[in-house]
Amino acid sequence: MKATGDLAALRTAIDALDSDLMRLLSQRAGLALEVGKVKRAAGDTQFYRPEREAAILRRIMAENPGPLAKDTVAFLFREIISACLALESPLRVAYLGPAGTFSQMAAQKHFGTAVELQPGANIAEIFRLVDGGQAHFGVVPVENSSEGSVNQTLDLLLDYPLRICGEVQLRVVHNLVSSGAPLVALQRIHVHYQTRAQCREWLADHLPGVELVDAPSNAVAAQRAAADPASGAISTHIAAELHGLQTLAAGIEDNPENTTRFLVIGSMETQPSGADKTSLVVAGPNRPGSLHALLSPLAAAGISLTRIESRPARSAIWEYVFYLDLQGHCQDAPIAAALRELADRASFYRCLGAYPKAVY
Ligand SMILES: O=C(O)C(=O)C[C@]1(C(=O)O)C=C[C@@H](O)C=C1
Repeated sequence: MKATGDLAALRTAIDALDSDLMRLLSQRAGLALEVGKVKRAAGDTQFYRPEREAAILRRIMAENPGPLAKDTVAFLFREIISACLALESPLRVAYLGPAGTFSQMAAQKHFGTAVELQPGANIAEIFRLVDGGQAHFGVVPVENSSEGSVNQTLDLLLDYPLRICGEVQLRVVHNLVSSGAPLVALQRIHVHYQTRAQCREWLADHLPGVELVDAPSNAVAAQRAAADPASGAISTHIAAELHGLQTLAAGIEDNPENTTRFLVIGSMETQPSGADKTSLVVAGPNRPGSLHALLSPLAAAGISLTRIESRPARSAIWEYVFYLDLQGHCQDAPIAAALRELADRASFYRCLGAYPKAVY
């Protein structure tokens, strides 16, 4: 039916569509329950399938005729899949807490709101929770577009036998918040060191001379500002909401493209989704040309590296391991062949996982 300009008629048309949507959602949820039964009958405990979810979201975004934005459509379908998965089998996901951090926002962006979220006190605890089976998956920050790597995450990836099952990219928007005091009345600002680095210029321009107090997370910064009327905090909008704070200035990060990349860690192997990344850690003998020799099988096979990062090897001083991210899935035949050659040349080689590229 074509809606007319008449409000009552438009609402009648919306009601009819909502009923259709409800019926379709209910049918979809029923099918997901069936999928769960089929998996159980086959002894398959892998209810969460990152590659399938990524493929669904990519297809839906490509089919989107508008006027809804691509990201909005992805968000809506993310929630539908999240709810369907919860019917099959509930998922527990650990993130770097407390409540209100960017890690929580990343976990929700990736898994939707139907999972049980469990805050961990630090990055090492997230790895422990997942490794010990208290959480099915964990979400940890790995790099920021302005500040670079989160070294602790890189080191822990080597310490635990876990796999990278997915990645999440989150635009990091920092807000200056307080419990009511205006900007000019603020005597101190609680801020996490990474956030402080990302807002350096804004702080120098707008709050020169105001004391900056280190906080262990953006969420704790908000909690501290809530407890002291003369304090402000730089925090996430969810932490501000959680602690009843007001936003004095929004989007104060110096780089408007400021983005943090998070990894989803777990113990499953993710299958190819059609647009994937593979992450490796490698080391070569300490002699000239060693890194070049390690990488040349990738170059010869035309495989693109999206990231290379070195870290001290910890086994000997002035020796390094290299973290590589490459485009494609380690099960793709040309990549598998190139990786076998790379592994033959390496003194140390470990594949950390292959997983779908962040969808939105
Ligand atoms: O296709 C599956 O394997 C499902 O379990 C269904 C479904 C979905 O709702 O589409 C749910 C959870 C999985 O992570 C992927 C997809």
